[in-house]
Amino acid sequence: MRARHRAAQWRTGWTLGGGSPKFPAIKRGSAFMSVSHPVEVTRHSPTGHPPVQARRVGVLIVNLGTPDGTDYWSMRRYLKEFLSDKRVIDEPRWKWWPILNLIILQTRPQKKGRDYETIWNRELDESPLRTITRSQSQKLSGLLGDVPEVVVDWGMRYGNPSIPSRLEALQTMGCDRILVVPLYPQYSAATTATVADKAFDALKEMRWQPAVRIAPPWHDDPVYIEAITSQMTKHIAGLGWDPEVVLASFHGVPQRYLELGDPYHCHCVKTARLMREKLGWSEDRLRLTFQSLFGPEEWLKPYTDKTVEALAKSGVKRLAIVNPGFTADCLETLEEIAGENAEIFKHHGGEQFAAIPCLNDTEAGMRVIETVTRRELSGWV
Ligand SMILES: C=CC1=C(C)c2cc3[nH]c(cc4nc(cc5[nH]c(cc1n2)c(C)c5CCC(=O)O)C(CCC(=O)O)=C4C)c(C)c3C=C
Ligand SMILES: [Fe+2]
Ligand SMILES: [Fe+2]
Repeated sequence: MRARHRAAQWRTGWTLGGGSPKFPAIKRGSAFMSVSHPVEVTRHSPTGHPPVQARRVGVLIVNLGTPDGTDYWSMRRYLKEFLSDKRVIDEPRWKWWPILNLIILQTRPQKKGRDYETIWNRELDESPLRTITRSQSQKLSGLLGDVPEVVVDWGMRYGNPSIPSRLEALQTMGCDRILVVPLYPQYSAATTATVADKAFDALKEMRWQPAVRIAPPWHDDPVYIEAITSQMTKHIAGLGWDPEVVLASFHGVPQRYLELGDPYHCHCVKTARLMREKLGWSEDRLRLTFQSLFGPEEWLKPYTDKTVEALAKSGVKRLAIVNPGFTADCLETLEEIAGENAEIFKHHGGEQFAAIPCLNDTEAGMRVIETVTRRELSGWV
């Protein structure tokens, strides 16, 4: 019995779930990593062969990013990384560098730090986007419990936990295949493509690269359309009043990006159309708008804030806004929509305003992420 046990230990290196200084046992639901079953690793052979782990499959869900704190330096670090990304701001460096460093980073960190303060998760001392993304990762791990070789983790494109650090962690756990899921239902070079860029930059540094897949957008997936419309109707049913108009407000991008071939606009238009069809609503009742303008350039129209103002001025008294492009509530939904736009509406004569929560880690929201993940894992598990 003891001999058999020793033989098993020799083959696997460590007893299941035991851990070691180099390969610690990672607990299910831990802050960074959600593991479907205990880790099995093979100890190096007596000849000094490097360690070779059991083959596993990683799933890395990635959202946009978020500052580590609301203080000036945390905000500045985050904004600098974000706004230095050529996928986000495609101006030539010589032109953009002085604007970013000498103008924007002088005042925006303080101003946006104050905005983040209003939505900060004080219990965990982090932004809601980080709290929700972690929870989505933990829940996805639970939902994929029937696929024991899968390890689920989460990361951020800007800030922490970074994509390179999580890819490395997955690889250390024996993942030789990794599915990266950018948490954006609609594709844009400014969001989806930059996640892929960052992942492939990290792969450049690896001798033994895992095989990597990037999940495609799901803007027209029936599971997503069902989830977002049922989230809307459920929330509206609980309001006690019926909105005359609902805005489907998506994050904007410069109009020029559309002209350069970014399909983001078309994806948003299609999502909104499918939502209308599912609800049986007219174009007047569910209107497509774009929010979060940045800089002097023209962005996709109609703008959310201008539409809210115009609707209030035209006599609309009851308005709701849904954010189908955001997988998790964040600054742009909690502060800009639920805060600023509610104020704009009431200031111009509106009476009832509702910001419909994002899908977040709700059952319906997790069904969407699980569906996309399972589909894209096909052939690997
Ligand atoms: C400056 C250009 C920007 C483009 C283009 C852009 C596209 C884009 N962004 C999201 C999702 C989010 N953006 C968030 C915050 C945010 N966005 C920009 C700028 C651009 N976004 C900035 C500078 C910021 C930071 C806040 C600010 O200074 O205004 C967030 C929230 C993050 C959080 O922690 O809460 C999300 C999410 C999408 C989907 C998108 C294009 C499709
Ligand atoms: Fe943004
Ligand atoms: Fe379009």
